[in-house]
Amino acid sequence: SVHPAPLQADTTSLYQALGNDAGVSAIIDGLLKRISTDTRIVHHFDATDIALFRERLIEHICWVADGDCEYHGESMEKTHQGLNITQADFDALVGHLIASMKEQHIPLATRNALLKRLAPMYSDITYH
Ligand code: HEM
Repeated sequence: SVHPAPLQADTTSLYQALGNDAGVSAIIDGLLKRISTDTRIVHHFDATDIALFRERLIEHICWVADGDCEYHGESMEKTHQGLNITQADFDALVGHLIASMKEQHIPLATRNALLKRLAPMYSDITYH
């Protein structure tokens, strides 16, 4: 029989469920590794300082997941403005994020909790 894994206990933040600093850093490293070999989207990052981008992404996910950190970057709207990011680009990146979370053994409920918080950023990130 199927016993669904319990959802997070109320006392556990999403950030903790993602594995805190070490877990989130590993997820972002897996994401960056996948972006770097994806010819559909890697050109968007030609002019990007990847080390700084990595730090900002880690801070941003920490902040989004109620971790105890400050995000020092720009808004999603401002930072992606003029980059001509399409819906397909967005879906490709999110696919890599999911794959990276799976590689880190993040359970489905936790993966979906993070995706649910990122999904509303879609309209600020893509161009229309
Ligand atoms: C859920 C989706 C996404 C999130 C949460 C996200 C988050 C971020 C963050 C936090 C930064 C750093 C901002 C700063 O340094 O001030 C950033 C920068 C950037 N993002 Fe995204 N992003 C997303 C989707 C995408 C997609 C789909 C692309 C293109 C395929 C993209 C391309 C970029 C680029 C090129 C930069 C760096 C701009 C620069 O060089 O300064 N992002 N993003």
